Amino acid sequence: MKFWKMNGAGNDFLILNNLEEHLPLEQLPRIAKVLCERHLSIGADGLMVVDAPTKGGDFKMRFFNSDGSMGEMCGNGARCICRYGFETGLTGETQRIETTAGLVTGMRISPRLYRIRLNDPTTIRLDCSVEVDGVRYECAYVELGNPGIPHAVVPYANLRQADHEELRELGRAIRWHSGFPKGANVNFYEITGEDTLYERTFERGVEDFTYACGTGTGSVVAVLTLQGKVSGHGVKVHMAGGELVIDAERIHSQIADLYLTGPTNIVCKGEVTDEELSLNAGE
Ligand SMILES: N[C@H](CCC[C@H](N)C(=O)O)C(=O)O
Repeated sequence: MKFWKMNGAGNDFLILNNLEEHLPLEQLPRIAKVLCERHLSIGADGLMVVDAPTKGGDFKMRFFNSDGSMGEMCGNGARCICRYGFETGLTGETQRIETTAGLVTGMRISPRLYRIRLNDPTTIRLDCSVEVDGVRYECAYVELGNPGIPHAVVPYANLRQADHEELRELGRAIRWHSGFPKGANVNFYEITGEDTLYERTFERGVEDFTYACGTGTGSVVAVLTLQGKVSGHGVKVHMAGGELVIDAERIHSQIADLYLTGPTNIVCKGEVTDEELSLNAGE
């Protein structure tokens, strides 16, 4: 089974092409869980599977988190798979990807820089709050697409200086909070300059921080644009794995367009030989 390993600003993925591998769909969650396990297998934040389009796009993208759960969309993953499409000849310099959350269009800016139009916000609740261990945290809640990928947007002062373990415990508590029936990716952010943010995202389905989160940065900038705290044009979001840029077009009290631009890296192309996969293959 051939695979590519890519990352977008350090958010890393395995890509399998089911147009060639013809893997049974019901096995994909287990394949994701086995292959995304760091140390025991290849290791990644998620698995993306290319498949035939059914709604006029170039191809379908199925996304699975490293715990095997299905994600409605993945922004950095979509940027990486757009490059996969261009480099393999599946697409041209623009791409139309059918994701669970809806159609995502992409564009090759340069050999390693890709820009996608994120799914439209279908839910934006600006004035939420969650209580964790007796402390109330203001936050916003966003879903991008339909079905929407859920994000909590949480302001956090002195984020760079935050104790990693404490932040992880808080991220985990908010991720599982009863106020979020679908769960939520938890995006802690701090405004560090004009149209410049620092962000750390505790991801649903990874159950830990990732080096970057594309739909997370889009959700944070959508909220801050509506709140008038950023312009929405060329907003730079610094994360552990690099910089992502978000453009959010505001029309009255709506976000009309949300674009994510950032780097990609084709780390390796290989053959999966993981012997764990062959065990209990029939289960
Ligand atoms: N963990 C997310 C999916 C990946 C999102 C993130 N990696 C991105 O770049 O958008 C979820 O299950 O909701």
